[in-house]
Amino acid sequence: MLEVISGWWSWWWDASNEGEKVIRSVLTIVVTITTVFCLLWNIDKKSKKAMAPLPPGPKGLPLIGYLPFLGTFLHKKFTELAGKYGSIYKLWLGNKLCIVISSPSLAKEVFRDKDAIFANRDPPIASRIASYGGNDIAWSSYGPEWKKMRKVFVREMLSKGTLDACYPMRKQEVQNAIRGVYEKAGNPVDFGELVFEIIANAINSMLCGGTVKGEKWISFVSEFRKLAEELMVLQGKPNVSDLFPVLGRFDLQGVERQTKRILSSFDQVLTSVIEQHLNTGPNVEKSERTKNFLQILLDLNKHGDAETSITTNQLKSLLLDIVVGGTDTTSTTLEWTMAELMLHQEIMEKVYQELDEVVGHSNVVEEFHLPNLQLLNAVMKETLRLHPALPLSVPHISSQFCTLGGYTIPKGSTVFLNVNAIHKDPVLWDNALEFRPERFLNKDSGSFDYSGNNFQYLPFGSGRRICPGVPLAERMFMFILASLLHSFEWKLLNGTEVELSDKFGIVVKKKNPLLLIAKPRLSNFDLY
Ligand code: HEM
Repeated sequence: MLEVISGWWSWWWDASNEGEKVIRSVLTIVVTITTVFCLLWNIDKKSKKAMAPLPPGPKGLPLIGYLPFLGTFLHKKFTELAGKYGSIYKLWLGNKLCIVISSPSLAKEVFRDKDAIFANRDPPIASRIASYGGNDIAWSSYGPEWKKMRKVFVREMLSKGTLDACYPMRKQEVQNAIRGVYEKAGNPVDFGELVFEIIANAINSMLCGGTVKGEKWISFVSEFRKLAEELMVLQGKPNVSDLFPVLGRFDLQGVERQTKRILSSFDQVLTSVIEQHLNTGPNVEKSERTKNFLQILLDLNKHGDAETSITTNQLKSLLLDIVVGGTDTTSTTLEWTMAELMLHQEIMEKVYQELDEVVGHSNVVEEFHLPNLQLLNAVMKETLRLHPALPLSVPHISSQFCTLGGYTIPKGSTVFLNVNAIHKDPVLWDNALEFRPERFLNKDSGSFDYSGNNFQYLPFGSGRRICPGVPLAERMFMFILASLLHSFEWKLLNGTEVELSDKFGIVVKKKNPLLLIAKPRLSNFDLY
């Protein structure tokens, strides 16, 4: 065949002199290159035609995109835009392409069908610094180190055995708080502050297991709380350096500087707690020592095998994940719940009735009562539906080019799950904006658990990155609320009323404090 083709073209190379040969060679090269170029251009045009488009979305300004139009309530703006552009849309924030999804079917596509593609994170600068360079669970890239730490977290620290063993510490903190409220009965209580304090104390107690005591312990707790709160604010703040990485080195808003300062204070506290623990550790019974998270992590740091050993930075950032990830989320949810119960006294009455039946007036609440408090459980679920602590979850990143809902999603896009919109969609929920815990009590409500399999209800996310703190969050929430309600009758401070406005941050909190008066309701004062 080649012989036949070269035979046809033999006349072309049959030039009479050298000059003609050169001209014919140059012509051959030019014609070949042009032909190849035209062919490739045609193929590219055709493949572009075949490629799905990017999702629709609002137009922004050159360079900065939609940034100036976002306002301060990101979750509300995102829900409003979903009304206009549908359940999947895009917007540019600086040079970041953001995709917002707001339907159960798209959530399923992201978190089940294409879970591995969307399991990555792109931490903002503040979070990268605060997690010792992405060394924790929440901000590390999807890969072997993340898998290892998650395994340690779920199997070692938050296993049923460890959580059962830590129960006396949680109980002690709740009892201390109840005694404090009892002693100041009649004085106004800032409910949000009260529950934040209980959770911070309980978490810190579970972390160090009481090896740090006295004055040192008190200053440690208050220092930790202050730093954790500051860190939350910095992580929620839009940072120009994140949206325009070329400007990163100027740190125009000082976020990097401030986060480094906080991390260094945190690090001093953590280092001193670890040293204190190592010094007192040998005097504490081994059975006692294995009950706290820090001891579990120190054991893995020193003696872990290839599958479980962790570095000192990973140890510290895991501790921060529990403190920062667990405190604000759970206490904020408790405050919203109490606000809704104060507004719905008929439901509050039923909750009291349930507590009296299950716990009785001559006992204190114990964790073994919790599975029988079904109405209270439904109240918690309804609060997480109407006031999800993370209404936009934690953003995921696409680690490769793919399609979603028929649209093209380029590699590196930031994907927001609009939990807020899904939880309030009137097509999915009857009387979607009303607080009706009974919706979680009917026969189908079993499917509304936190496993992330019901894509209509995702307060803890779904897929590989689903919140690993659920078992602790659920226990603390139920135990604290049941204990505070069982011990006291709560009334609004005279002259105040309940309102439900919120303020946006990485965790969406109640804007105004909920000020209440507690009146003891148990006749046996020894129970306080
Ligand atoms: C009411 C309480 C809580 C809520 C509503 C909540 C919600 C969430 C959500 C929505 C995510 C993101 C899931 C995703 O990316 O798809 C998350 C992640 C996470 N949460 Fe929670 N959380 C709560 C309590 C806790 C507690 C108590 C802890 C620790 C003990 C915790 C530790 C974490 C960690 C480490 C991650 C990152 C997981 C990963 O990236 O693999 N959370 N949480």
